[in-house]
Amino acid sequence: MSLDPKSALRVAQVLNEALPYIQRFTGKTVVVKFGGNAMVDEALQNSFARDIILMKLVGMNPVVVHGGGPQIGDLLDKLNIESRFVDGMRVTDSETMDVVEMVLGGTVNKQIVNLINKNGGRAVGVTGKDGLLIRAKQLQMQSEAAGLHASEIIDIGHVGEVEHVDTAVIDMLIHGDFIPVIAPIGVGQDGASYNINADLVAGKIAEFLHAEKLMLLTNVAGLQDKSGEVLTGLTTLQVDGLIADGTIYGGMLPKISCALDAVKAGVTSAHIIDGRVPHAVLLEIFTDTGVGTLITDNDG
Ligand SMILES: Nc1ncnc2c1ncn2[C@@H]1O[C@H](COP(=O)(O)OP(=O)(O)O)[C@@H](O)[C@H]1O
Ligand SMILES: CC(=O)N[C@@H](CCC(=O)OP(=O)(O)O)C(=O)O
Repeated sequence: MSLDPKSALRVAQVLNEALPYIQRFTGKTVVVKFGGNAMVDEALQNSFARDIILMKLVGMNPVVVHGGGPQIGDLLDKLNIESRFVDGMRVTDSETMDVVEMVLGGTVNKQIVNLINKNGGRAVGVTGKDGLLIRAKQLQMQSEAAGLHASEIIDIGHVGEVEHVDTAVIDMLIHGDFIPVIAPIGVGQDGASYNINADLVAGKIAEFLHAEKLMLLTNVAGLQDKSGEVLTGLTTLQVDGLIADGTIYGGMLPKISCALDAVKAGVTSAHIIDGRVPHAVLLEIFTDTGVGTLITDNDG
């Protein structure tokens, strides 16, 4: 079947538009946080897997970090364990930690590995415990959520923050031509497991790898202002203001905070992208039309 001349020209234009991006990003590392609808809708899952494989084939180094909050919630429900969050972080007691490790490190990680492999890529799944990839310590959380004074620290259990990323494990996989798929579980000095927000893990991994881009897939069109308009481009200074006036709250807080940290630490750009759009990753990387919010460190 051949295309009519108009469609053929459009296809050629799209491929041609991709050329400078392929040239610019060959050899560069892109950390992609896979989450939201893209992770549960079958068509979107496959479009995501193919985008990642294409990136690899044109010489980029995609590194996938995944979430799985809803999947953890589903299993906790079945086990009659209540889910509680403080500022977007899951309160994680020992029982919950077992479920988190089972779901993220087991079910979800292997589903994504399988998804990429089934579409023709070669993925290897690890958690932050493998090869001591992610060293973590307990997150010291300050919150006003429970009516506490802002300076008070509250204990939300086995929730971690990243202390160090040993990039050797990731480098080894990249050089072996594999696509690393990482579950956001960290390990403490004593071998304890920590549940870490997947956005924060993606941000830290991007920092330690000196990545070109950090891409965070989510279920909204991007970062929105108070009237619901998507803010397409933002600098670090503007973001600080939006956090202070309450425009950014809940699950968007860790997303934005890690995007800010990443660009301040030298990652060229961070993108909050709409994972409900088929091929969102491809569109964001290879075309002039983005599908979300771009955060850069233009202030510094
Ligand atoms: N300014 C904002 N713009 C867009 N979404 C926001 C904003 N502030 C808070 N949110 C909330 O953050 C949510 C995204 O975070 P989360 O649900 O944790 O995403 P994910 O599961 O993809 O990691 C949105 O669904 C929205 O409810
Ligand atoms: C501490 C904390 O909240 N950890 C998250 C880890 C998974 C995650 O971040 O998944 P999403 O990206 O799908 O939300 C959790 O337990 O849900």
